[in-house]
Amino acid sequence: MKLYKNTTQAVIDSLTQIFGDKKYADKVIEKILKQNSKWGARDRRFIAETTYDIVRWYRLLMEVTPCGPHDYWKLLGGWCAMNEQELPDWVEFEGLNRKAILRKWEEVKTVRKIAESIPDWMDEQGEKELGRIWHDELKALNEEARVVLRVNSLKTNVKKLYREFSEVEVEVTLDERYPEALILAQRQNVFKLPQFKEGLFEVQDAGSQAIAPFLQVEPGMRVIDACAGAGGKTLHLAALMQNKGRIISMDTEEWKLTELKLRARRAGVGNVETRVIESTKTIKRMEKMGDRVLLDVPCSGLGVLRRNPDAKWKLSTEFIEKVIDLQQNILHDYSMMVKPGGKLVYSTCSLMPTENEKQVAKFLTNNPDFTLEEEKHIWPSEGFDGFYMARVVRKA
Ligand SMILES: C[S@@+](CC[C@H](N)C(=O)[O-])C[C@H]1O[C@@H](n2cnc3c(N)ncnc32)[C@H](O)[C@@H]1O
Repeated sequence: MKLYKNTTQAVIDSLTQIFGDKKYADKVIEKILKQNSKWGARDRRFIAETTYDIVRWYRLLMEVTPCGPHDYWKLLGGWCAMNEQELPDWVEFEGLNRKAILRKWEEVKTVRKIAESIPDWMDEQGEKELGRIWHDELKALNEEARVVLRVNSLKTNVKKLYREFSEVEVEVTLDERYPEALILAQRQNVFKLPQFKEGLFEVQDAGSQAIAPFLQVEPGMRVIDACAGAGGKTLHLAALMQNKGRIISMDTEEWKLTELKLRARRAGVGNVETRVIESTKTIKRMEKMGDRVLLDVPCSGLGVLRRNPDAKWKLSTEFIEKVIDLQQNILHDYSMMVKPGGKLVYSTCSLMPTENEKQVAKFLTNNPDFTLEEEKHIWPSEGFDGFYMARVVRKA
């Protein structure tokens, strides 16, 4: 594929904002693509995919090119060399030598943290916590993320939406493990589709779609989604409950709940009430009120690096230690909202036992009125984002 100056410049501008200004990659790309409505689908794909790829392979590219952390043109040149992409005769690429880059790449292929392009500490932690399986999971985390939709069963069904998409040449595939998922064959801006505006689907990774069913909700129940954020799982729970019963969606961030309400309206969800958590009182008022409680807690996000590759360069061990404390506090304090005989699901998008099964084991030791019913991992090597979920039951 030929490089064009304007789209290449857009990649450079995106990298400058992601690494220079430390902005989130998804937000940066979304904004840059919005700024130029004349770009066609191919240009947009080039900008988004190239930027994500350079973010993903940042350490490796710096090593093989070689160049400094803010030498974005060189990073792009290195990326071209490694992807058999022709290098135009531009002054920005002067001094780059394809053969030398490929030679260096061969040299570093045996050093996993460089070849798989992750910080030293992350490789050490992955090895320590996951042992043998870390190698394959890490490789899977470096693949490109697919765009997955969850069909909104309150408004349509998989068959109908599949048929509608095929009529407008939106190619999607199915996966029998995830009955409500449609997987896009090619990345595209699905938010522009009329079917999105009508609330017929949400963008939600397939792994994430396993969590709401794991809570075993039924129509008519009172369900508390205590770390609801912008409501990805709340909307799924509402669909599973056929809009019957009540969902109380809580979060410490009011703006996320505002977004949740907008999404709920679009999705035709009518059984959700939001509550901002201002203090422990908000939780205490709900003591023993939930038939079901979902704790989709903040985490390192190590299971979703495929989707958020910039997190590799922003995460730190200090942050993870803090988040582990927060997870245990949430689990301990918020479990009081489960009524006797009710169930609670603790979930993360991390792969690490310290954030997952070890947290649940500690909780069970300190809270003997709960017992473990089921635990489940979704690994990135299975093809989608990585998740962990555990369901515990409160004694009746
Ligand atoms: C993994 S995200 C939730 C994603 C959401 N469930 C979804 O499906 O889209 C974790 C959420 O926990 C919230 N959070 C952070 N600290 C919290 C606390 N102490 N109590 C409740 N929620 C908290 C964050 O604001 C964030 O929205």
